[in-house]
Amino acid sequence: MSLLECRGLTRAWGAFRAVDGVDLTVEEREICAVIGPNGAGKSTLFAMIAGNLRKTSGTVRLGGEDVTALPAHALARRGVARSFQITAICPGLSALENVRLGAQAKMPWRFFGGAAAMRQGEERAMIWLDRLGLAAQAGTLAGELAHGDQRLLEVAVALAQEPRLLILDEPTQGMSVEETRRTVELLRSVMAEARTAILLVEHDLEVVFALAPRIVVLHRGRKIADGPADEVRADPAVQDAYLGGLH
Ligand SMILES: Nc1ncnc2c1ncn2[C@@H]1O[C@H](COP(=O)(O)OP(=O)(O)OP(=O)(O)O)[C@@H](O)[C@H]1O
Repeated sequence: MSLLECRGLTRAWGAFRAVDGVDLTVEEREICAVIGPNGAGKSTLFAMIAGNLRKTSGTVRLGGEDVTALPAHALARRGVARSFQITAICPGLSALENVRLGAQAKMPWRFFGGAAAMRQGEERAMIWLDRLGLAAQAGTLAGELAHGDQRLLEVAVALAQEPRLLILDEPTQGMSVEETRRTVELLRSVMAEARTAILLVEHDLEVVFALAPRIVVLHRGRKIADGPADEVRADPAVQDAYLGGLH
């Protein structure tokens, strides 16, 4: 049984199908990137999988359970975390506090406010900050971190929840070349250790090829390729869709 099984996922606005009959499976601990030209339907697909957008048709199963109709908060309780394209951290809290809240989200509710839970949450938060190269900024207000560090903090907050599936929206968006290089290095080592499956959407193909062994390609709402990165890269249909952009 796969961790995530999407069958025939479709989202239409009127007669226009932004996502059209997409099948997608993700195994436990697998890292899979979804790529495609602008408007291909990537964000729409991710929003449906994360429970942020109603499906016109199709089904989603998580660990065998039919979660098609569940909203995002119910999916979060089942271990689906999403790190947003748009910064979604609390700017007025320190980096440590942001990650601690993520770590404590995993704990039973009755322990949430206790001193022991705070301590345990802080310890776990420090581990994730360290893994993402942010230990020195633990006490800095999130809103005062550099853009690249804020994106890494979002990933730390999401991973601290120890999700079964992490949906990662453009982790290097808006980063400088140097920040992107550092982020790819950090994500590679974090992904190797984390026990989570990752669905990644990313425009920067260098980042995609550095991080994801498997790639799914969308074009005009349809899946046109799905397989190991090298095969997808060499696929003529993919090269056509990108007008030779993968050479
Ligand atoms: N609320 C909406 N109403 C109507 N059409 C929409 C809506 N949201 C998205 N679309 C259309 O659906 C198509 C797919 O959009 P989507 O944002 O999923 O693509 P994408 O692959 O994520 O694009 P990008 O790479 O530019 O972010 C686009 O043509 C877009 O204009």
